[in-house]
Amino acid sequence: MQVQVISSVNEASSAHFVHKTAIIIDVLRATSSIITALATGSSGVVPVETVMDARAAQKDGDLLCGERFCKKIPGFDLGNSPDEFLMNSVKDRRVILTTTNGTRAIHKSTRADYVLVAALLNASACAKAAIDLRRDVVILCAGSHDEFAIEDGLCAGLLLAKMQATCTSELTMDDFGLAMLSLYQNRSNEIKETIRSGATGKRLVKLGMGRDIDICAEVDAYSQVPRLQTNGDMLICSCY
Ligand SMILES: O=C(O)[C@H](CS(=O)(=O)O)OP(=O)(O)O
Repeated sequence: MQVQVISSVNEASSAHFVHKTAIIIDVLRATSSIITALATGSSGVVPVETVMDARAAQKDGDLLCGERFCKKIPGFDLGNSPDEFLMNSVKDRRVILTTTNGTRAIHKSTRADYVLVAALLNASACAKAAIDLRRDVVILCAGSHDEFAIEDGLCAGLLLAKMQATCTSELTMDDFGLAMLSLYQNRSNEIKETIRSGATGKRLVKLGMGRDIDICAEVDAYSQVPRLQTNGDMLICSCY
């Protein structure tokens, strides 16, 4: 099995994903929010790229969620915060989500045979799901504003470590994957500190959202692995 790791959304083209399993990572915070919403009972998360798309997708009972500049979009029900998804019940509600990087990354990967949503929160379960799907894997680190984000690299390294431990055939990775595996191996005892030292971590702390970092830094809090499906002309992340 071959694994390629892509450092940010801008570096990815749809051709990267053909015949592959895509794993999308946006630890701060989109994929952590999607996993939290589904683990706490949301009936599905619809990732959309723009505020206009979000409003157009909303049906009765849906929650409109998302951020711009890390803050809740005016008029929306919730932001892009796993803390908010824990504090406000999303049970049996569909979540329409638009974020700066994560939902864009998901849309970029739709040519893959399978698209899985990963964060530190579900790393072991996601690594196992990817192995079970028996395709070569492309891990897309969403990053922030078209640049690499250290928390996504850390999570990619953790996924690689778990995949290496589970895969019964030979697992090969590209050089960026090797670098992310080393990053994780060096920082596995300082995950929270490493995330807080990154640009998005600093931004969230400055905005008073440090609790989100603590929540997103939990490794293997959930066993749910959101998978992207097409529903008519709409994409939806759900667990099954
Ligand atoms: O809401 C977030 O944490 C980020 C904001 S930023 O663009 O990285 O500042 O968006 P996300 O799409 O979850 O990376």
